[in-house]
Amino acid sequence: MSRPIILGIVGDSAAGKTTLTKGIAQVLGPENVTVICTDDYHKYDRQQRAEIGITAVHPDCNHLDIMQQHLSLLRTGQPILKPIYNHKTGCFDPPEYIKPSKFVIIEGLLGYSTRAARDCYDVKVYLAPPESLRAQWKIKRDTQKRGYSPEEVLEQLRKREPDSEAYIRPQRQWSDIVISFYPPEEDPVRNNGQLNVRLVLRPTIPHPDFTEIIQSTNGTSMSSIRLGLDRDMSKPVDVLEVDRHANLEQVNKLEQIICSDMPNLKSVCDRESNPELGKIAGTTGETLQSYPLALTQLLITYHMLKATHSIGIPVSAV
Ligand SMILES: Nc1ncnc2c1ncn2[C@@H]1O[C@H](COP(=O)(O)OP(=O)(O)OP(=O)(O)O)[C@@H](O)[C@H]1O
Ligand SMILES: O=C(CO)[C@H](O)[C@H](O)COP(=O)(O)O
Repeated sequence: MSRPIILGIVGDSAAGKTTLTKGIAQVLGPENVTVICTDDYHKYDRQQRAEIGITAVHPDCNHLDIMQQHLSLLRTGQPILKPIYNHKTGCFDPPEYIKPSKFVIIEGLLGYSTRAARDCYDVKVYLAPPESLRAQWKIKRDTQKRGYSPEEVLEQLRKREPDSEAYIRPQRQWSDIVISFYPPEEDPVRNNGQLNVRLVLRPTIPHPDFTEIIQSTNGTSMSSIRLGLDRDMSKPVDVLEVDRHANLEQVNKLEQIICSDMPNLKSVCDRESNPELGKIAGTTGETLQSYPLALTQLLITYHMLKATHSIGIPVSAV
């Protein structure tokens, strides 16, 4: 029996996990993708957390043992009965029966916190926007969608900080790709959602060969797309940066590099035929298009499709 390919997307609250997931799921085809948010494994509802004085990002506030069991079942293609945490009510809904599709995306706060859980993923991504940007995103999202006031969100961020530092951020070390969207230096506030991206590429999975970028830009630091070597948590890594101003020609070049490895998958792995790639909801509800986000989603999709090869799923079945 073939098993699903499992992508992990871990990061703190409002780090951009759902936004990243949407474009990837659209490229792979919603019918081929099961998306699971690990907020559903919270142990306590909103009121209980307030009474106990525990934050949602603390491991003791989550059924990590059950999350891990479910991950192992999904990895072998088996169904689970998953709890549901409802962010509108702050309570739990009745559980749902989930049978994994060809691809499973697990997004949430503590997905890499145990060795057994980490072993279940084919591709592991960690989202690390600057904390000031994450705070902006969380205030906007929690006031618009979760019924909080800005003051309540700021207070939550303050209370959670020690747990974020102790339990969320260390998970960065386990990821294959660290993604940081960041505002341009010249206009850190009024960037209208248009951000640059810095991708830390660890040698834990084989990335497309981006060295062509160095040749085509002569390695200049002024180019809108840059590749370099660095260290992340003291380990050597490649770093690929894409500025929000990258033009279509440069973006197409990068897309070609990502897709050329798998010519028969070109139609799947293609930005133009996947309009959801790079879509972001702007501050007034308008839709913005971001090339840095689109290319990031494309690179992750590439890795998921590549993983199907390594477990021997025929290309035609994807
Ligand atoms: N790449 C991006 N560019 C611009 N804005 C973004 C980006 N990613 C996320 N955002 C903004 O941040 C908000 C929060 O993002 P999102 O809902 O994806 O976070 P999350 O990590 O899934 O949150 P949670 O785990 O708390 O549910 C979004 O509503 C969006 O406005
Ligand atoms: O960190 C979070 C991830 O989404 C949430 O704040 C956590 O899941 C609790 O949700 P809520 O604030 O809606 O009770």
